[in-house]
Amino acid sequence: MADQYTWGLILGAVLGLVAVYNLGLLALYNLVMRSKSEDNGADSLRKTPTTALNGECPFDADVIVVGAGVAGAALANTLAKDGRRVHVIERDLSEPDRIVGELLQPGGYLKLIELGLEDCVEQIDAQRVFGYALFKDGNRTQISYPLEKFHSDVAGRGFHNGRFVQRLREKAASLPNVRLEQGTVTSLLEEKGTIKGVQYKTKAGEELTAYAPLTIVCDGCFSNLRRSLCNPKVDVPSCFVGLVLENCNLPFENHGHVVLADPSPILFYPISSNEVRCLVDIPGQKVPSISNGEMANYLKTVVAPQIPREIFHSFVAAVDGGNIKTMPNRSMPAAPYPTPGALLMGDAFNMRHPLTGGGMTVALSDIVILRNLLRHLSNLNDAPALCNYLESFYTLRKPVASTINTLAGALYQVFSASPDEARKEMRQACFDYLSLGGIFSSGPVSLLSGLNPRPLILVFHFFAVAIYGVGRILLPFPSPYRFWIGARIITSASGIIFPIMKAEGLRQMFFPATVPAYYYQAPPSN
Ligand SMILES: Cc1cc2nc3c(=O)[nH]c(=O)nc-3n(C[C@H](O)[C@H](O)[C@H](O)COP(=O)(O)OP(=O)(O)OC[C@H]3O[C@@H](n4cnc5c(N)ncnc54)[C@H](O)[C@@H]3O)c2cc1C
Repeated sequence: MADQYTWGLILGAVLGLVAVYNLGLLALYNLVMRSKSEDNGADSLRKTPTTALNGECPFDADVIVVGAGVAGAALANTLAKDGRRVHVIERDLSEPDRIVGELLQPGGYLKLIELGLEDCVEQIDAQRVFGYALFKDGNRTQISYPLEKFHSDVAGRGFHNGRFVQRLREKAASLPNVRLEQGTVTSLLEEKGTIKGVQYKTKAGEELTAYAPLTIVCDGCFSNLRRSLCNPKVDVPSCFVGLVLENCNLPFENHGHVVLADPSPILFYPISSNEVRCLVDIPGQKVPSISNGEMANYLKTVVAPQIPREIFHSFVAAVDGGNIKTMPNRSMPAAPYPTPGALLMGDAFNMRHPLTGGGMTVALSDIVILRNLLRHLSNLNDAPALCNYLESFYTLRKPVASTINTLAGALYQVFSASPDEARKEMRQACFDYLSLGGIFSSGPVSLLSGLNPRPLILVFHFFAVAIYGVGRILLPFPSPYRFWIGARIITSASGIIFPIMKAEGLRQMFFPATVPAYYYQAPPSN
């Protein structure tokens, strides 16, 4: 009986979705038209030069890469392997110790394989991750990544970010055509609207300039250099508080754990054979003070009672250990000013809420797209052709990057607690929908994992969850109040997802082939 009931709901959900989809297409058409007119207006935002330079530019390298984090170091490897001379300038070459970029989704691992960098997750005690476990109000459900059709090696990886970054850097530095130098880039050198290189300060304090036909800025989420290359609209919806739990067994081995807590989600995942990363989300930009003990008190009194009982003691021990770090969670849609001679990559270019651990996957996917484009262009001094390729890159990356970005923003809102009845229902519907298994869990998790990040599949599952939530409310005894809540679930779902997709750029996300830059791929040069 229970099964028939569930399937009845699902059938209703699918039929409802077809109707919603038709309406959605109409709405999309209007929004696409609006985003088109916004695209046309982007030129007026172009900024004035950062630094004027007179005379000829002697080119030291084919490409300058600013920053050797995940994006910069992977990019340097990739371009150098294609024969480019790459000059990487990194502010601090010592091993980073951060709470970011510690779970690489399987889709990101596939990109590492495409780039020939999969060995960089070896010898760092990285842990395989096969899916997620979700916890809500004492209930739990397991969601596996759909990995059946991939090689047995393909899975997520949890690791220390610094160890992974050092492996990428070492690998890049071992290539004869890479020059990896410690230094801080202070400005971009511009001449007649074209970026010709960078000005930087070496470790010894010397001010130097470096020139190349292409400068790729990968200076991360706090980027100082992005301002002249894009229109940065940074939002900080929340902060993560990071702890490390030692020698603790997670309830679901080799899985990420997401607790749908109040006020917002708590994450756990393995980062080595004896360490588990815990990230506690705190909405807003202010967190309790660590120094005066407010943070420890908050973690023990508000957070600890909500976490799975199996890891309660390890969590409290980690709080008592005192190694607590915080980091703002930023999101920023990509809004580049196409600039000859320069490109942004990684978090400098585009950010999303880290709830879904999508940042490294987007960065690696972008690198694959750029590498494939630039392979057609042997001479980077061919400025018009290079410019066309860079504009193509902005369009070609959109379907994958925007799907991962939109999912992260939408899921963060759905997974956070809310006093609003419709939002509460949506949150419960999401948990129950994912618990159904089959396509209802594999579809959404294939988006999240980067294994199949497609915009239409995202919209389909998002509204299927909403319609499932409406069905749960209306059956078996609909009432006017329940109809009202049902309607509010749909409007609330639309209110969550459409603004994020609009900011991502609906036209490039859903119809990239209608954007002229999609076809800007100059014929191969000699
Ligand atoms: C709390 C949190 C948790 C996250 N968790 C995950 C996760 O689990 N999985 C995931 O995929 N993503 C995660 N992310 C996102 C992920 O960390 C980023 O997408 C990824 O690190 C971006 O790499 P990047 O190379 O662009 O930036 P970074 O890794 O930050 O590298 C930037 C580099 O540039 C250098 N630099 C900066 N300025 C200069 C300068 N002026 N000159 C020279 N060098 C400079 C820095 O020293 C640094 O090495 C998380 C983000 C946050 C905030």
